[in-house]
Amino acid sequence: MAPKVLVSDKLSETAVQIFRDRGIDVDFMPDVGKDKEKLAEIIGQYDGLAIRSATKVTETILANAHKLKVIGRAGIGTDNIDKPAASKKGVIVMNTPFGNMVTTAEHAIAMMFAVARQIPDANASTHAGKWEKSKFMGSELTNKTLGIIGIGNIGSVVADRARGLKMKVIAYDPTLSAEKIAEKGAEKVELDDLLARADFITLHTPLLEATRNILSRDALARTKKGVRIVNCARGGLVDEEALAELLKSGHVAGAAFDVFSVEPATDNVLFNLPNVVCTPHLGAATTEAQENVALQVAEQMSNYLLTGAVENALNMPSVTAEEAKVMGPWIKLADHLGAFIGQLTDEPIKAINILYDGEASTMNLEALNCAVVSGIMKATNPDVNMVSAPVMAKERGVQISTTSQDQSGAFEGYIKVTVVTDKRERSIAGTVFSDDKPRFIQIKGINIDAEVGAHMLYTTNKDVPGIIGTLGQTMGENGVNIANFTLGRNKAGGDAIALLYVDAPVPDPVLAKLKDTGLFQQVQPLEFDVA
Ligand SMILES: NC(=O)C1=CN([C@@H]2O[C@H](COP(=O)(O)OP(=O)(O)OC[C@H]3O[C@@H](n4cnc5c(N)ncnc54)[C@H](O)[C@@H]3O)[C@@H](O)[C@H]2O)C=CC1
Ligand SMILES: O=C(O)C(=O)COP(=O)(O)O
Repeated sequence: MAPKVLVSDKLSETAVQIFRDRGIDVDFMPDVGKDKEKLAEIIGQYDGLAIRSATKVTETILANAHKLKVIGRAGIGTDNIDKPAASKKGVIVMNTPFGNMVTTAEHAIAMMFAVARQIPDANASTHAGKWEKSKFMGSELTNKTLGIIGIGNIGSVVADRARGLKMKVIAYDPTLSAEKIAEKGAEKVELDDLLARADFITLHTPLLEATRNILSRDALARTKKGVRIVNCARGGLVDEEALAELLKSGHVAGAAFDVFSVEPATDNVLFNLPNVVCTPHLGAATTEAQENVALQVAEQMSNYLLTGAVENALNMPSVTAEEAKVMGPWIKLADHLGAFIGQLTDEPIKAINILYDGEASTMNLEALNCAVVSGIMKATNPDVNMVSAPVMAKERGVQISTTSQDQSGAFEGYIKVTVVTDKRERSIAGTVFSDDKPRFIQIKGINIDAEVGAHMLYTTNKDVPGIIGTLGQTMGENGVNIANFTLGRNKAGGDAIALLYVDAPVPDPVLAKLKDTGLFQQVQPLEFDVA
């Protein structure tokens, strides 16, 4: 059945067309995002949800999103999505990090001009027939210092344009080195320095715990007298009350805000103050940007739903379409290795160590890691997937480590997973043959060659005569058909294992019979998702 996507915000219809062209069923309901009851009622039908900023993807919406696999944000900021809840539920969250970057930077520059020259007020006054030529004295931008808070994608474009305007650009961004910031044509400064030196301040950080209220009352008080402040990033970055007071006192000469602490902003403390320019979250609102983000989000979501390729996801490593094709069998293998150990382990896991050998080490290891961890976690939570498993492992304090090495043996490459608990270490290795079928090649250090089946039985025993007969006879007598039988031992008379690939789950009474023979240390039925 074709995947089904809901577009719940005002995206360009280009997105709808792309979904249709890719064979995806799409419902275009551009106002439903604002109606949280309706959205909660219908979201259960969809595999994908394409949004802008009006749709709030809360925990409640996610609780009703029974089939949802991907949320695509046609834009940059994802603060309207409860990402931890989405990850926990295994839903990928992706955005389009570059599609509206230039447009938003241009809006910030436009807002800076608007506030420097009081264009909106002068416009209104002129339309009113007042011709107040002496009232609207402005400030030149040339040679002024622009302080950028957050010089990522948008901040960098702003810096570039500002340099073209002959401004001196300084930037506060703790995650970037002075060299990186210099490459963007700006001088790296601390926040206090920026506050003290900037004639214009523009914000370009996401809304995070660390950036919320970054221009607090205290920070605003430390700005240069006559500063003008532009916010085209997110409401909540600036203390609006404190800013309003400083505008009234004349310490701040002007402010240009596109975003507000509460949106839609129908009432705000900044409204109607002198020299405050406001726009209704128009940063990304150009035809070009909306085409870009709609196209990108629809392509990314379609690729994921149809091929498993992951691009621009915020809660899962990227997997290109090409990687998805080549890595498909290896991702399956990683999942099976994890599932094997997960089903055998009933005590808390402390650490998961993953070794990638040869060909496997050249692949996208972050994605393979997610598949291993997901395989392990599935034993205790069948709904877990590659997105939610790492979250679950982290919550449980499981340490994950990886090692890569060049080809070390007969196989072109393999993956070995070792799980450490308080009681023991357990390991399994596997490879993918040229038929693209995952195989288990080593369990407990014992070499084997076992195809992976949906239903399997794993036993461990001392290497004594009669084991094969007992297993075969017990299965046969109880109508369990064996498709494949693999044996291995570390030495004659030592530790031995058997892995049976059976046509149906081994019934409990049959497991009990095997245990009653006293021949086996372990009799463990296993299930694998081989679809
Ligand atoms: N008004 C609008 O319509 C639009 C607004 N936006 C907003 O702009 C924000 C920035 O977008 P991009 O530049 O694409 O993001 P980005 O991720 O490329 O850049 C953000 C920068 O902020 C920096 N940063 C993070 N924490 C910081 C802190 N505590 N102090 C200073 N800097 C910090 C990061 O290191 C990074 O360099 C988005 O998160 C979104 O909220 C984006 C598009 C349109
Ligand atoms: O991309 C972003 O982060 C934006 O804020 C743009 O929001 P919008 O899609 O115009 O509602």
